[in-house]
Amino acid sequence: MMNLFSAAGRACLDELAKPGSLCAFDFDGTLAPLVTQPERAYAPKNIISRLAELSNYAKIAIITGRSVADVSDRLGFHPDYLVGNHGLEGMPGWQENAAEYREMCRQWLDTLRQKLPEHAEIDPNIWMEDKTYSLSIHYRMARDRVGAEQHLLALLPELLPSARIMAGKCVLNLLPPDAGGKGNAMAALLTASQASGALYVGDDVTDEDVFRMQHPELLSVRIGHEPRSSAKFFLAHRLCILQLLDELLVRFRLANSITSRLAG
Ligand SMILES: O=P(O)(O)OC[C@H]1O[C@H](O[C@H]2O[C@H](CO)[C@@H](O)[C@H](O)[C@H]2O)[C@H](O)[C@@H](O)[C@@H]1O
Repeated sequence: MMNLFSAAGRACLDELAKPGSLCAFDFDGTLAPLVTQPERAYAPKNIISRLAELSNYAKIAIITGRSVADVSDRLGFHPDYLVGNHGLEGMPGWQENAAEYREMCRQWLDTLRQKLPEHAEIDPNIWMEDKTYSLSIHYRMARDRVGAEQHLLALLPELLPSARIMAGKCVLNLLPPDAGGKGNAMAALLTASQASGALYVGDDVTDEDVFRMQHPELLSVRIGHEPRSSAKFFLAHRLCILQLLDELLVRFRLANSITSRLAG
């Protein structure tokens, strides 16, 4: 993994700043700071204003674990693509499986509403976020996070219908077993947008789906250095996203003015 603000990283940013590029971002922990209560998360104005300007030059996508309805209220601008539920919601044709996924999710919720209180060792601060097509079980507020995660990981494989369990930051996400994840969503967006180059920035385990793609035209960037990550580059801290957006804007403005001058 290399720092994005290295010579190699900046050369990749130079390459990206061309007409027809796609810039995709995860939401929580990438655009929005992590907070204890998910309903309080939002993307700060200084990030949104930069993304809004960037959308004049590149296609913008948000690929999040949240539902589309939830995240769209927190963005303050309209990206070209908004994909929710870890890639399940918002892609072309996603409605085909929606009823099946909704029913699966309802069954997990019913079972867990019964089962969780039966496990006295499970902390009452663990709570479930119903996102209609997937479920998130949060344990950020648990007294013993490690113990809470272990108990949940022992319990969840018993669920019927069985779920794909994806760990995140103080959360276990339950998805339909055939769900493609963020990697599939990113691959579909690359096709739909016919992008010549693409950027993806994310911070979590679920974003590794995209980082693992190793697509030649994809510049993958992780928030925070993590040697086990498959991302090519990292940003030292979430706040560095501001510098990344500024560096992209400088390059896109320049590329745009050169193109306009050549056309004129
Ligand atoms: O793919 P993302 O956009 O990163 O969404 C992943 C999950 O984000 C939210 O949970 C996370 O952020 C919360 C607010 O900061 C935090 O309290 C929690 O511990 C994190 O896991 C969201 O609530 C989930 O639905 C998303 O799947």
